[in-house]
Parts: sequence; C-alpha cells; structure tokens
Amino acid sequence: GDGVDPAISDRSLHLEQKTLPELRAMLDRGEVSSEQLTRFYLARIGALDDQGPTINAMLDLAPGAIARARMLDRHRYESGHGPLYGIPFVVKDNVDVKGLPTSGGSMVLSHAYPKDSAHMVQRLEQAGAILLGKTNMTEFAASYGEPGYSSRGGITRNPWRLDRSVLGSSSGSAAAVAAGFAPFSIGTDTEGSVRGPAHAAGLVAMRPTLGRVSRDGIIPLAMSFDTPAPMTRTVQGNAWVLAAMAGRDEHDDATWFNERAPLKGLDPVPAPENPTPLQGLRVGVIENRQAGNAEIEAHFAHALKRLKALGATPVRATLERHYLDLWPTAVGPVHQAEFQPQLERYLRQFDQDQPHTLKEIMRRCEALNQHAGNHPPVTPRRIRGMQYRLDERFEGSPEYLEVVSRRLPELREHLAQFMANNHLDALVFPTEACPAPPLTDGKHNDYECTTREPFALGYIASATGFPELTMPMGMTSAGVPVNLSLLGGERQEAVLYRMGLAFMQDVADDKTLSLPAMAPLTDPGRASATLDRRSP
Ligand SMILES: NC(=O)CC[C@H](N)C(=O)O
Repeated sequence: GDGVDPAISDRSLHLEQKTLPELRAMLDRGEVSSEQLTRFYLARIGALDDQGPTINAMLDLAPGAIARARMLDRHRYESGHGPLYGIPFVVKDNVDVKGLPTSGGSMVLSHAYPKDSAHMVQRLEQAGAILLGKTNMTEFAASYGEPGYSSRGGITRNPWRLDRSVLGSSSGSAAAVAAGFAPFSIGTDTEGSVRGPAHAAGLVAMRPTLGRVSRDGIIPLAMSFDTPAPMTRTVQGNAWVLAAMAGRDEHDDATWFNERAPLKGLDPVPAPENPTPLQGLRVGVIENRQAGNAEIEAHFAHALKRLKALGATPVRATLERHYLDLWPTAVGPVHQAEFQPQLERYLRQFDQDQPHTLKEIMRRCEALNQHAGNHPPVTPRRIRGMQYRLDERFEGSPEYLEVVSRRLPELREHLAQFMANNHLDALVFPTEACPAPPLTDGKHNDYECTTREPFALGYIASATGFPELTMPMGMTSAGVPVNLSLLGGERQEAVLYRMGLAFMQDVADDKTLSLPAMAPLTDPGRASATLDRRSP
C-alpha cells in the first residue's frame, strides 16, 4: 500500500468514535473515503486486538477489503446507493463468508470453507457494506460457563473494562463495535447471544422477529430460536442494517412473511420537534421480575421516568409466572434436541476431510487436547457439554414435539393476547438483571449480582419469536454500561425503533447521565499507535 492518508492521521477526526449515521454523513460530504475508513479500522484492529489491551474480538480478516473499498469509492457519487454504501462491518464466525472458514471459534473447523456466503451477508454486500473480517465468539455459540471463550480466539475482553466479560456468544461482534473496530457488526441470538453482549458492551441491538432475516449459511444452535441480529451504537444505524439484512429467502421458510409484511417506517426520522414523540404508546412494566443489582434498578427507574416524559404511558404488567422461567419448560428442551441434527445437516456442505458429525467434532477436540499438554485448547467442560448433547438426542421425541407444536405456539398466542388486552405496544425491563461480570471467578468488591438467572426475561423473545430492542440506559459506578429492553409484538420492529430513537435521543441530551456515548479505548496515545502501524 501507500502512506497513511493525511485525512486519517488527523486525530481530530476521531473515527473510532463515529457512529454509523455520522460516518454516512462524512462519506456523503466527502470528508472521508471508504478506503480511508477501511484502512483506519484495519490498523486499529492491528494495534489493539492481538496486542496492547488484547481485546481478542477478531478471528480471520477478509482479504480484499481495501480493494473493495477503493472500487466502491469510485462509484460513490452515483445515485441509488443506500445508507450502508461504503461502510465497513464485521460478522460473527458462525456465519458463512465465501473465502473464509466458518469455524464457530473452534480449532477443529478452522479449515471448513463454505460453498457460498450466507444470504444476509450477500444482502449486506449488495447494499455496499464492506466486510472487514470474522469475530471471535463463544465456541459453537453455547457457553458451558465460559462466555466469550473459543479455542481459536481465546477470551474476548470487554473494551469498557478489560477485566470484565463481554458475555456471549456474540462476544467479538460486541467488543469490536465498542472498541471502534467497525461501526456495525452482525451477531446471532438463540437465547440471548446478541442481547447479553450488547448489554455488556453498551450497544444498540435488535433481535428481530424470527424469520425477518434468513438463517441460511449459519451454524445452527437451535433453529426454533436462532436469528442473526445487528449491533450498532445508534438506533438509526441499527434500523438501516436490519432493513438491509431482512428479506425473503427461499432457503429459509421462516422468512416467508417478508413480502407481505415488510419492515416499515425505518427511514431517517427528522430531529423531533415534538417534545412528546411517544404520545399514545403504552409500555408494560413487568412487575413480577427478579431484580439483581441496585444500580440497574436505579437506572431502570430513571428510564421509565424518561419514557413517560417523552409521552409514553408506563402501565404495571404482571406476567403469568411461567413466562419468568421459560428455560426448563420451553427453551431448554428445544435447545437440547435441535443442536446435533441441525448442526450435522449444516456440516454436509463441507469437504470430505472436515468433520460431519458432532461425535467426530468431539473426537478431534479430544485429540487436540492430547497434543496440547497442560493447556487444553478445548475446555473439558465443553467436551462434557457436547457429550450431553449426544446423549440427549430427541428431535423426534414426544416431549420435543409437544413443546414445538403446542407449547411454543401457545406462548406466542397468550403473550399477543396479553399485550392486546392491556393495549401494550411493548414490554419494558432491564436487558439483564446484573452488569457484565468479572472475567475470572476472583474476588471483585465492585460486583453485585443477587439473582441466579439475570437473563430470565430474555427467554421470552426466544420462545415467542417476538422482536426485542436493547439499548444503553446508563453506566455503573464500576464503569460498565447497562441496557434497557423493549419487547414488541410479532413483526413490530418499527414501533420498537421509534421508541428507541426517542429514548436514546433524550438520553444523549441529558448531560447529567454518564452514558456510553463514545467508544472506549480512545486515549490519544493508543490512537496514534494505531495510525502509525500499517494495515495490509
Ligand atoms: N447462543 C445463545 O443464544 C446462547 C446464549 C447463552 N447465554 C450462552 O452463552 O450460552
């Protein structure tokens, strides 16, 4: 390559802090080019991911990103481009990208090259987005007590506090956006794998209605719940990304409704003149949930006041008890039954020398560990977890069929009824009852979590397939962000975005709140180190 462009050596641009809408405006005004942006992010990854704070957010980088950016720059002033044109992004390593392995973080799949890119990756690329690389993740997307760890990538660190977890399993996708490695990322969420990391990293994320976005080309965990989800720092940017990803795909039947009920109302909204833009919207405040942390409760109480000041009507809502404890009766049995057969169906696409069964994956994991001596790359707990999946295969069992054909539809039906009866546009609750936990089990005097299931309410969106928007509502005194969730009715993403836009705007205007408005790791010494290092 050539020398660093003067435009990006100008630290006053603070590209690592720019949100997607800000970058869109800068690109449109010609203040920065896509090539400059791409070089900047690659250099920043080079300086901060494997050295310095060792965020460990990234696995493989995509070759050709700079050439693609240069090509897009040549056509940038032509008409008809959408908001993602020329914008770099990163994607979780359980998503197929042609030319890179889909390893799911596992060393045993580090040479598993997919035949093609996932449908939604193709859609993002058609929209002009530039893939920088794949992100680290909890291996195979399920944690067995070690969120954010993979044998290929090691442990992902939380950019807000390096001794904290960024949760999982979309750990690298969250850390990358928070650390300023890309303005947006794609994660996947089965039972909270995007919402948890968004909470831990202070990001906006939408778990869309199941079927809004195709699951084609993604390592399955449990297809009854799996969905890709966009992660950003703003609500507007998030809506842009979801709109580009969403659509019907003949390879995923769940996407059938996208032509009949497309995403609506996600266009840029002019600055609200109206001080009460949420007038007429009713939010159900779940009364009978488990609290786990005093600071989160204080931020939540404040968030409700703000929603009210914006015109929304908070109403007390008491959920039927079993909605508060969906794992054992609804989510768990499906999760156990679906993983092995769905994974093995996915693995069929790979060449002969790749593993095609869960048993073979386990065998190779064990072989790896034997050669590694004292530091097994695959934790024994994970191998036990896979063994459990092998022992409990019951995709055809009466219990599983009962849950998928009766229980899950009932949960959907009853929740829709509950929201309709109470005229609720959304349910509102803290995304997690506890802040991002310490990375190790060591003593941490500044960590409080008094519930065993901080994510209990997250299973509602998984079990029903209804959309959930999560966004920052404050910072704890320990310096990690905490998020607010809005759970909407089926296909009601637009209403959630409307509320989220007003809420985040209001929060940004409130100078008394210390909010994760900027990417962490922005100290100027590090930024310059970033710029001095050359990218490929
Ligand atoms: N993929 C998922 O949604 C699983 C989430 C869960 N918290 C885990 O890390 O195991």
